[in-house]
Amino acid sequence: VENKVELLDEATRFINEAYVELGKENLIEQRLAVIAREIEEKNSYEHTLEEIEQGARMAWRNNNRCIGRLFWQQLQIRDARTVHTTEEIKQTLFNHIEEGTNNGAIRPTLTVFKPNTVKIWNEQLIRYAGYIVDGQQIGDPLSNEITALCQRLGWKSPQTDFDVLPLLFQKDETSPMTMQSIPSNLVKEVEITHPDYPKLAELGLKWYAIPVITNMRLEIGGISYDAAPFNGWYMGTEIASRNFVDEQRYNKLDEIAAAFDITTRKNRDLWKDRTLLELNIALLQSYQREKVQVVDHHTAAKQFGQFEQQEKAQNREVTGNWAWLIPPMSPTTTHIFHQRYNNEVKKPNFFYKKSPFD
Ligand code: HEM
Ligand SMILES: N/C(=N/c1cccc(CO[C@@H]2CCNC2)c1)c1cccs1
Repeated sequence: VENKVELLDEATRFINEAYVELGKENLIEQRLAVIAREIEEKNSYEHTLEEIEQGARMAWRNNNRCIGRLFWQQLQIRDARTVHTTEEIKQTLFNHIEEGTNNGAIRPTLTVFKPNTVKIWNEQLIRYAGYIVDGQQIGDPLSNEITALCQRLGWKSPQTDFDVLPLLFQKDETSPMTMQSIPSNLVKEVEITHPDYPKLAELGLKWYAIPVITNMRLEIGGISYDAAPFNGWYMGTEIASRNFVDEQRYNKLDEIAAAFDITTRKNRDLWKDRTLLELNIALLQSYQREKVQVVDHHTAAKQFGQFEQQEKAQNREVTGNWAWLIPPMSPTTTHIFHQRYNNEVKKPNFFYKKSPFD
């Protein structure tokens, strides 16, 4: 936010809405008086933990692109606003991975650091490296830039398709970089196999259990938490219909088709569709085999429908981004495809940050 007036306006909107939902409308006036004084004095104000918990849950509930919002009230918040040393930051991030993974029974979790302190350069806490070796892409192309930086900082790796990147962060904007490998026992991964096609296992495909987003900022009542890593669990299509097969990602559709003995000659054989179908089945079954939480896109769409009903009962309009909410596989078999959504952006919410590389 630009100025004191705007900040107080954002704070007022947030406190009014949050305190009504918390059943504390009688405390609004007094709380706003305190916040107004703080803003007058310090050009900012500090949230209570309860305000951050409610604010982060509202931000998830408000995000138009998220199909998983039914569980917004169960988001676990970890308060890391007093965490400042690189050692504490490292431990806090490791603990987030451990507590979020929970041996596969994934718990939606968000860790909040003090504004204008920690700067995380990773896009997700767990992500595979990307390299171009002899003109050939290895690993995840989205990681090529951060991988090169890690290598410049001395990172050594076996240069496989699935090397987990180290954490790369600064304790604040002016501090030196800390690069720290994640203990492998904290990184739960799933080998992707198909019960009917043993050749798939020979491709050696695997993916990590928990997506922890670190390249978005959490805005609550005019305050921006630039370091607020959050995780949920995956919807199977994210990995099997995008990460493994997009040309700008692992680009493995042809190899995977061959593993399923599917010939790739004629479009109208729909070989791509059959390959994606079997790969999505393999993904879901592999995660279930390892007891790692994952949701199929049909169940996810039904849960989103329940979320819509729940919100209607609370007299809140569900906003959404249709193009993002429809799953990339069989979208027309979900109610979402046949409905329209208001894409208005409500706050609190999550927003993209400018990349640290820009
Ligand atoms: C609990 C299980 C969850 C599932 C299955 C889920 C599913 C998804 C999916 C499939 C997307 C689209 C991602 C893409 O296409 O790249 C998405 C977007 C998003 N989700 Fe959820 N989500 C879950 C939990 C959460 C949680 C806990 C938060 C934050 C507290 C969250 C915040 C978001 C945000 C901010 C986006 C938009 C990302 C962007 O704009 O790039 N989600 N979610
Ligand atoms: N399942 C998930 N999927 C995503 C949610 C948000 C962002 C992303 C990654 O988005 C990238 C940018 C656009 N597509 C890939 C994936 C979750 C991650 C953290 C909580 S739930």
